[in-house]
Amino acid sequence: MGTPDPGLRLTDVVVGYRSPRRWPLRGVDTVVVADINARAEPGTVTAVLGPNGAGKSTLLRSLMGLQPLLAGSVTLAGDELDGLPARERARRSAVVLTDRVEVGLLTGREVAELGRHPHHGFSSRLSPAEHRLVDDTLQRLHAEALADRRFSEMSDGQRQRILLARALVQQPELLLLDEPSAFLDVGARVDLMALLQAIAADRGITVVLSTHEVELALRMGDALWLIDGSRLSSGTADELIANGEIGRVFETAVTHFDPGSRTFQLRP
Ligand SMILES: Nc1ncnc2c1ncn2[C@@H]1O[C@H](COP(=O)(O)OP(=O)(O)OP(=O)(O)O)[C@@H](O)[C@H]1O
Repeated sequence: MGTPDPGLRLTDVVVGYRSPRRWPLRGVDTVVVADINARAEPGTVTAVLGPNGAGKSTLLRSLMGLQPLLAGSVTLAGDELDGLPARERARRSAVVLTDRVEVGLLTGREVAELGRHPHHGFSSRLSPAEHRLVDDTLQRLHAEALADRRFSEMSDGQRQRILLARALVQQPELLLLDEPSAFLDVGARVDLMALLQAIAADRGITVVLSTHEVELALRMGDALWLIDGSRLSSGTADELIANGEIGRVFETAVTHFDPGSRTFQLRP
């Protein structure tokens, strides 16, 4: 029997930026996305889509605990994320950000091994089983060749792969990725999405990622969260295409969305 409320559930969530509250000023919070009611299921990949400035990163950062929710509740397998002790939250959810990560002279394998630290602190040594997990994960991500190379000497795309390995080595229930394909070439973007789907399904992980790759997300995402005009609508690709939302949000004066081929094309 599974948990009563598996996966990630957002109820009446508002995300944005708190204004400084310094007497005598009473600032007004900046709401970026309001009234979010959505869920992401274990074993699936949910892609967060929206035009520039819609609020994808703001939402992801709020789910990561890097900034407070302005309102509402987010639960993971029924447990309020904000109520979890920091250590438990760090163990159960992993994040992959595009920001630069400074890890000194560590090798790819050593960076991946950092994923075990939320489980037993920085001082302990990894068990043989954990070493095997690190090796298996690097292999699964086709990153064995990067294992002994210095992280600081890798390309952006190679670092991204190692940071994903670190997140998976953590064996999280929830994996949050902000634009994971930002540094990847077109083939690697498709590979990454397929790999994330396979790993999510194998391990029952709830994966939520933000992306500008609308066509790829429509083809491969299990579910979509579409942000526009401070509202979030969720559904499958079929649903959001059929109700016209994809075209409404992303069409421009020169491009239109063709529902048949699920691609954006130049207007005649
Ligand atoms: N620190 C901040 N304080 C106030 N507003 C902010 C702050 N950071 C971002 N914003 C605003 O929040 C809104 C959403 O930004 P966000 O970066 O979440 O969008 P995004 O969908 O990730 O955009 P992009 O696709 O361009 O990366 C924007 O209007 C942005 O100007």
